[in-house]
Amino acid sequence: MMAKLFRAVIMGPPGSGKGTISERIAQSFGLKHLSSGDFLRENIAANTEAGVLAKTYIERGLMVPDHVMTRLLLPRLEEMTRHSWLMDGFPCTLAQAKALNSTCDLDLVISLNIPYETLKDRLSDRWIHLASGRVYNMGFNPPRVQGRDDLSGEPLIQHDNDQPEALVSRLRHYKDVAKPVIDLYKSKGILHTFSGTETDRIWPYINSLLSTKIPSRPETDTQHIPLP
Ligand SMILES: Nc1ncnc2c1ncn2[C@@H]1O[C@H](COP(=O)(O)OP(=O)(O)OP(=O)(O)O)[C@@H](O)[C@H]1O
Ligand SMILES: O=c1ccn([C@@H]2O[C@H](COP(=O)(O)OP(=O)(O)O)[C@@H](O)[C@H]2O)c(=O)[nH]1
Repeated sequence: MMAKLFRAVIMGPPGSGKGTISERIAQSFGLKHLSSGDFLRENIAANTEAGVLAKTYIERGLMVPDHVMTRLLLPRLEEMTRHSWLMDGFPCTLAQAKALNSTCDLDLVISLNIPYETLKDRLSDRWIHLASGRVYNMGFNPPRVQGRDDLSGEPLIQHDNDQPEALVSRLRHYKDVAKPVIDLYKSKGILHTFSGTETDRIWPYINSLLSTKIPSRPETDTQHIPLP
């Protein structure tokens, strides 16, 4: 049982390893890994009003508008009064950050700073199991059977916007929208930035930072949150 609830956010450009690192943090420290992309996929699958609306943007490779994101996510976060969590993919914009601010006090923000060439290589090799959001990379963490999801055996897909042609504009967009969010968290004194080309090298630094803030999770207490 954790003494104090812990609330953290992880930020970074597409392909920076947010999902990969979030999973490690969730396993090691027992935080719930919340992902904006997973929330959206759940809502799309359940045909909720927000899900139907969000789908029209995602299908066109666009960001979902702030008011849809906040309407979807904030009530879910408000429900999590008894859990420590790590949020991946939200907030993305200053409006989202301000809305989150009015709901809860964050303890920590992790920002990943990864070179462009690394992002390009990773994303052009990223394969996704659409239904669950599970992510693979043919070099870094390949599926057991090529082209198939480890758990369901279903086919993996690649996103068009993970290809190098789309990446430059995605990164430019990320930089524009993330800068004021990063500045806000810097001014609050909760921002920690990690730079590097490999998650395996960055991970020890994140691990030791979090170890000073939250107790490590005992093996026996490990709780696997079922994937949708
Ligand atoms: N905070 C957010 N604000 C607006 N739209 C969002 C947000 N989070 C996710 N989305 C939308 O949902 C889609 C899927 O999000 P998800 O994080 O799973 O994947 P992604 O686009 O591959 O991001 P990344 O490449 O950073 O992992 C995004 O492309 C975007 O349209
Ligand atoms: O050190 C690393 C970390 C991640 N990845 C891969 O890079 C891609 C992007 O990682 P992730 O989806 O975690 O990043 P996000 O877009 O969530 O920031 C995925 O295919 C990962 O398997 C990699 O090859 N090396």
